[in-house]
Amino acid sequence: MVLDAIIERLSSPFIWIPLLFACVSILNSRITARKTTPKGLPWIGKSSGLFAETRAHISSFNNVRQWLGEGYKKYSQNGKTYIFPDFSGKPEVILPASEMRWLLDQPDSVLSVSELHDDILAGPYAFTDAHILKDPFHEHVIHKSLARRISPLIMDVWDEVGCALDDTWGTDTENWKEVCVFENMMNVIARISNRVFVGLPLCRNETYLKSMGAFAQDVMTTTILIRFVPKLLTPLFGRLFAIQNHLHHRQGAALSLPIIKERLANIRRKASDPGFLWEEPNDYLTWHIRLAQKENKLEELEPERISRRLLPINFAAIHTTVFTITNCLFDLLSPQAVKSTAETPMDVIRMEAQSNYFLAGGTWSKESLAHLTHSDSAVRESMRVSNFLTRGLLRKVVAKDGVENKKGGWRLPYGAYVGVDVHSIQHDDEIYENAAAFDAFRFARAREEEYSSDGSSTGGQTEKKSSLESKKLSLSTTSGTFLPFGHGRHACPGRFLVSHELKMLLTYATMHYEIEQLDTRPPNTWFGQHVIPDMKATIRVRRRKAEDIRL
Ligand code: HEM
Repeated sequence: MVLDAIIERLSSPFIWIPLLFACVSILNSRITARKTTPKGLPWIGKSSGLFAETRAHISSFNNVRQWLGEGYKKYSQNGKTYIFPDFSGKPEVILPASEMRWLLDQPDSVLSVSELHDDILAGPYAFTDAHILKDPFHEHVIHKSLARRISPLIMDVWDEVGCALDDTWGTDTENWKEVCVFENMMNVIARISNRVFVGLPLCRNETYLKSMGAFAQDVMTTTILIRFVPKLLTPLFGRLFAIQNHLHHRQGAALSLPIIKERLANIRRKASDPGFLWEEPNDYLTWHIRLAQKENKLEELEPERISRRLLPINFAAIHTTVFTITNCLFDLLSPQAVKSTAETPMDVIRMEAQSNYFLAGGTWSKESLAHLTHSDSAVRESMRVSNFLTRGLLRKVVAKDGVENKKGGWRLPYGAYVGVDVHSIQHDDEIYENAAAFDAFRFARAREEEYSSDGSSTGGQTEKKSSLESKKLSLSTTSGTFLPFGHGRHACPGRFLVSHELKMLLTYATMHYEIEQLDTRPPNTWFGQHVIPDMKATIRVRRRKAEDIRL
């Protein structure tokens, strides 16, 4: 009787289709993962018995924090490589810090970051055109242009920071306003980033900004869903899952395409008619067109293609920066922050901002922003201690025969994922004193000590050297012990914008607003391999009176 009932249930297509799908998915992920898992390396979190690897992958979701700690102590600190399971069924090979140089020295034809992005971000589907991530020309544009062209944009970024905060935090000097930090920063950062990508007025268009934010969300959803689909069925399901992505792209492109077409026409006209009175805007669109022309990349001059390139740069820029500033505000306003001065960290940032801003005549430049060593340190320290990515420098092995590490005595097969444990390195007490604590001015103090101990003695050459040493601890400088932007030739090229925009954001906020200290820091949540700040937590702000802004 019971058997009959079970058979009857299973014969319903609503039961057997999903069941079959789930079985094929698990089998598929096991077969493909096994091919790319190196043999002979130890695992963390894997017990013995039936389906040990599969069980490790599934339970990794809730155990990332604990297993990273164990793996770091047992293997990384002893110079050993090990395998970390992942919920997707695709394990990652975690190298010790001593092998980081080996990883960074491998050419892109052996360890590839773009192939990894194409894989984990469902490149063939999620970005609306398979070409976008396969050939990341937008990354090439950002690498080539952003650091060089950012200085003349500093006052535009300052203008956008000010307008975005005035619009959303308000200008009422009497009453406090409660602001949900994550939601607010999603709007503010999208505006600032797009001031640099597409300029005014599009960077303030709510429909355009919403389409970019929604698209980024779609990419995350598509990426998660596609991991559970057997390879054979991905062309079908990939397209289905990405329907929303296409809709959001169309919504954004309806607004960006006229601007792109006009820009192309103006650039071409200026080239043939030097007397044409038109000043070329300094933004991503111009950098893209100019580089495509220079390198004769005709397909990159198609307006439709350019509109699609705006998708991955918004994706790369917005959530990353929003998580960073959300964490930074929570860290700075937290009573748990290490107190190294009589004032609160926010007071120190405000005083530094005011003196440098007014000393420079009410303006910012690359040079005057470089003097904001305390806000620079606060953002860097928050990125160190409140990192949202736990693993970094992730690469995919793309050499057909795999890659060998002679020193370690192991070989990674084609398709394996390899990286380092950023979280544990940045929380290691042997590298950072009292590493678990947020000490806002840790790097500012270190820079001051460096400068006074070297620079004061002899001057001249030594002073030059100590200034360079000091820059090594600045927000945009990556190292083997500071990895939130990656490291090496693929280190995030957007960090030069991030460094300016977040310092100006803290500066504008503290100069123009009182911001209430928090009773307790809103806790971050470990979600698989990510550490997410509280997306609902609020702060209270009140506009300062005009006479308080300039003391
Ligand atoms: C706080 C904000 C940001 C964080 C934490 C961040 C972090 C990262 C990380 C970890 C990587 C990978 C590096 C590696 O694998 O070695 C990366 C790559 C990249 N980021 Fe960012 N990023 C941020 C903001 C931005 C912004 C604003 C832009 C654009 C203006 C941007 C553009 C890129 C690009 C194009 C790459 C690919 C570089 C390559 O593969 O050569 N990022 N970022």
